[in-house]
Amino acid sequence: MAQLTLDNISKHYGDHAVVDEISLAIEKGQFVALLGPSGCGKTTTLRMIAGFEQLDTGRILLNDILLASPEHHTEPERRNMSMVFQSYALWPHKTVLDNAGYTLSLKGVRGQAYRDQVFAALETVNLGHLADRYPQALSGGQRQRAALARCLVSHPEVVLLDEPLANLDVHLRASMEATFRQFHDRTGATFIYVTHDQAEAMAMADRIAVMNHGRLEQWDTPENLYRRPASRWVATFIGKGSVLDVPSHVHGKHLRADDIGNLLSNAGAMHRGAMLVRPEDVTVVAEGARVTVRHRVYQGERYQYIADLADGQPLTFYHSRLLDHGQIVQVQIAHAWGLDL
Ligand SMILES: Nc1ncnc2c1ncn2[C@@H]1O[C@H](COP(=O)(O)OP(=O)(O)OP(=O)(O)O)[C@@H](O)[C@H]1O
Repeated sequence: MAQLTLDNISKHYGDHAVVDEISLAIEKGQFVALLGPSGCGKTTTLRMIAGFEQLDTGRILLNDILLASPEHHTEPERRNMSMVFQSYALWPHKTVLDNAGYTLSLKGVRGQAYRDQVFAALETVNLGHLADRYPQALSGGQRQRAALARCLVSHPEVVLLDEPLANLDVHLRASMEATFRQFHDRTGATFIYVTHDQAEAMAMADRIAVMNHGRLEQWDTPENLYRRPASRWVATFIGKGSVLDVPSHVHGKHLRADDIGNLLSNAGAMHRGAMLVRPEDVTVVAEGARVTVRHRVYQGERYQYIADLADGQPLTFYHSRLLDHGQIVQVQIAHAWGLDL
């Protein structure tokens, strides 16, 4: 049963729907990512869940209790949710301990009980040894962990995270992804994580809501988004892949390797459908469809190539050997996913 329900929620600024009839049923303890390009309405959706924005249509329910509708608005502090911001939002004049304990102190918790609860939260994010430091004397990752500890002390049912890793460098981001997962496992709270970084979403989330122009494109597992995208837009947004237009006589959801010679030579003749081909599903073979290498990127463990099919459509694939620009090779496709236009 859904713990958190977004039922047809919308938000308009002027005539523009920045969140357009989004519905999601989120289960207790799920790690959910809201993923999409800049400006697609992710943050606005999160802020509506948190209670910082009013709804124009729809309802938000937590455990079947109405939190928000156009006529009703439960205040953010009464929603049993906690938000972690990209900017950390730490008080510069308070120590790590008092930053993390801020919500407890507001509730009147003092003395040993205060220290015990805050230290428990700091230990969860491995920050107990830095309890007396001030935020200026912390690295970006440590600041983000302090912000997580502050979130943890209030034992929220739902943790809302708005691009929390956006200010960190690549290496730190990877280690913080692990921290978030551990933090999620330990708390058992429901996480809703806003990001425009699909690798981050894929690495952490159980389920991803892919948004585009305020609308929900697909609500699915990372694996399904990658292997079975619901639309051409999702197919091109998620991962690297080639969306090839296919002639009308070749349809069906699963196109097999045997079809590909025919498919490629006729591709583009009639644009009645399309198929997604992932680069790892393309192999260079002795006999297959002829393609012309156009672009090469060295990736260390392999090369990534873009080659032109007979009809000029680009096909991305990986190969361990060096191929030259303009070289003709033959390829086979092991798997492709049919897309409805
Ligand atoms: N207060 C506001 N008034 C008018 N337009 C707004 C307001 N807040 C957000 N918008 C617009 O709503 C759209 C969605 O914004 P939102 O911040 O939700 O997107 P996002 O997907 O989180 O983007 P980003 O990844 O860049 O943060 C944007 O076009 C933005 O300019």
